[in-house]
Amino acid sequence: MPAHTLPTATILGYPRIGRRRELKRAVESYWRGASDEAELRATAKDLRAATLARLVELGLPAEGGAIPDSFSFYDQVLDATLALGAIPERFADISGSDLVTYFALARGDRDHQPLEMTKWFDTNYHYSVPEIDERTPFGANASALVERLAEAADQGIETRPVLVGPVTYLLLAKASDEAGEGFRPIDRLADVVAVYAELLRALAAAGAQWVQIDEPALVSDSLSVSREETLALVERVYAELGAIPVGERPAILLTAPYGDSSAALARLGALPVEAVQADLVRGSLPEDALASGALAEAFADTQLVAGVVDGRNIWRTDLRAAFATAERLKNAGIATVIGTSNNLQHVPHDVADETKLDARLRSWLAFADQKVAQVATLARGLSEGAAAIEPELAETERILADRAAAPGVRIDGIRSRVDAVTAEDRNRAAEGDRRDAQRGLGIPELATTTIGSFPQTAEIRKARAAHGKGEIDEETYEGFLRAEIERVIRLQEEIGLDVLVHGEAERNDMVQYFAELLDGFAVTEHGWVQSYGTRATRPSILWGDVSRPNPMTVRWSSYAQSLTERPVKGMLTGPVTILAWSFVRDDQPLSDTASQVALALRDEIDDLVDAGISIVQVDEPALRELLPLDRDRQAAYLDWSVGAFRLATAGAAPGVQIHTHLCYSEFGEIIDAVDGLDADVTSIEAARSRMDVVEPLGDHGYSRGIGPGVYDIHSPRIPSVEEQAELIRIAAARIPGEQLWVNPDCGLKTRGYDETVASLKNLVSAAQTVREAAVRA
Ligand code: MET
Ligand SMILES: [Zn+2]
Repeated sequence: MPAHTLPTATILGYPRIGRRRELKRAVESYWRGASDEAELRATAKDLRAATLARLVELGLPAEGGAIPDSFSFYDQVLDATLALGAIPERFADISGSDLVTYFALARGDRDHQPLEMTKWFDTNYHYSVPEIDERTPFGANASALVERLAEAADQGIETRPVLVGPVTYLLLAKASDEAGEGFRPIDRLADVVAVYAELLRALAAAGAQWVQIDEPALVSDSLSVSREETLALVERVYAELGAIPVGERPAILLTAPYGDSSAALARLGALPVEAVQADLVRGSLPEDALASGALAEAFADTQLVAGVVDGRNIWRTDLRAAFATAERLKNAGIATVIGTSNNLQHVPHDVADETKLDARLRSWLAFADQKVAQVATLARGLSEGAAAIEPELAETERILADRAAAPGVRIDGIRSRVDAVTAEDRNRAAEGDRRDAQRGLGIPELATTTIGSFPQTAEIRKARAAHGKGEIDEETYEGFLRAEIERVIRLQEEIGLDVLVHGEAERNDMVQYFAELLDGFAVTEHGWVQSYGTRATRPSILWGDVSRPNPMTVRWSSYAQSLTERPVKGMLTGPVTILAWSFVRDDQPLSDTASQVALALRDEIDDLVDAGISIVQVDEPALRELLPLDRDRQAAYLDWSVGAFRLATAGAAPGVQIHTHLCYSEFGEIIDAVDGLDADVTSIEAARSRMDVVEPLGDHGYSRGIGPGVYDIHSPRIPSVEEQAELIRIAAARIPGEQLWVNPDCGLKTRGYDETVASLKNLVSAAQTVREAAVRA
């Protein structure tokens, strides 16, 4: 039995934004200057106290480090940057409290661009990317962690501070602009590990018994070093940190969430740390090492936190299956702790808040609070024996059976339609034939267009909210939207764009809009999940077989088309993105669910075309995001995701031009998949990277239409004609003019009208300038 033992129930982290997004409101009020730092800190403190009390109430032991302190004002990677003192030199002139520096890094200010943000592993959460170079200063700053430890102790709770681990931290960092040629942040590992050692000593001195260090880099094949190298780095680092005697440092729980660590697990268990967590939802048990006894040997002095409760979805855990996994470990002689697969920051707070949800559906769900209770139940079973929790196991079984048999979960007609899908259904006519058939659209070289949404003004939001609450009737709302569409169409004509859009004023969100109109989805009231900083989204729940009772967008698109001679694009969100930004049923492969969504969209395209629309854009910004971290699973993913997009779009006749739009990530590494979508035109985010994507596309010999964004819509800045023309020229150097489209990076919904109109006018002039130069040449 290990000398330092974690209680048998734990979680890796808990949502920190507050049940009613209290932290968001407090932080934003501080940013506005409506409250001061002391007020913000007081609100945050109350929120933490309520969270800790709640976790104890839900069954986590108050003593022994079972409860993680996963609080963050903004982002856990940014917290690590502060704890390591790794403030980039370009922020060195900022004065004020730690919190002033912290938010300056997060959001920038008048004189500083913020740290870049990017997606955290394969989640929809964004972290602030550390900027490291040869001269980045490092020095331990444990004050925030120590303060919270003491605060919890006052409440009678022994918390476990949580840190992003050194290997993951550096592998997720980028080299700063000042870094020398060939410098890699991971080159600074030795310096950083020395600071972690100091942090650990400070935490022990402050009374921390346990610390949690997260190393999700262990499960990813998408980093700059191979997984084997990551493991070797982790071994080196934890040999060093582990060599500090416990007492001078807290006992260490090393975690590997978000994926499969089974191949590395025995080696992790052999490290001189006191506990290791494995994600047993995304990952699996190392069967061979378990059978041979090698796993038990590696874990002889180490506890294994079995991440059997899913921290990524909102479904009630199959307790019997989870318990069986944990029991196998225990029966193999391994000191087993029940845990979650990852930090619960990716799920909403509490199902009990969803009073408007159908009661039967609600009984199938588990948000963070329910998951914590499940962990506690399983842990009780582990210590007292299965019989002690048999009532809970039996109840779960009954509820899962109810879910499986409930109306709407499996609908024969939908299933037989999916079963009948053939390879043919995913193929459009040959490219050349499509090109010929689309000539009638009259699209010029370097055609100009936008990505779909126009600014969502306060007026639009107000009308939508009033309509939602029933304060204005259907007819009034419809009239409002029609007026808005007409305004946007006239504006685009005046600006001189070639292919128009209706502006998406009717959409609250590009996924939720469709979720509300499709059968098989439910929408929550308080199911907020942090997306980054103070931003949260409310993913819909895809619980049943998906079908489309009525057309979803035809009314708006056909009205827009009726107003103009120029082509108007129909606008749909693609099947992969709909799945990526929802909580999706876990009782069948994603590929099956994707086919159902794809067929619903296919019918929508049919209806759009019947109503006179000849260009349809199907957005897939999340295509890259769902790419599995595990290389072995990537091909299968790309196969079904590309297949779903093709199923959605391939019903269109050759004369219908299909567009898609990709943004938010680097698509260079999945260029074959982008090609595989077989869209006639693909718009892609590119302005900020100065057209980086053009090179892989050029090398690939991409033959269809492509619109690398020339206007960065992430800031209110108005890009000049010359600036946009220059980006068009960069693209034109690699891609023939007849393939090239000119468009912004993404939708304009977050922008204001003044800057949008000015920027789009410049965009049209830029395209014109480059066209004229080509004619003269
Ligand atoms: C995140 S991609 C957004 C695409 C959508 N059509 C829009 O313009 O807003
Ligand atoms: Zn976009």
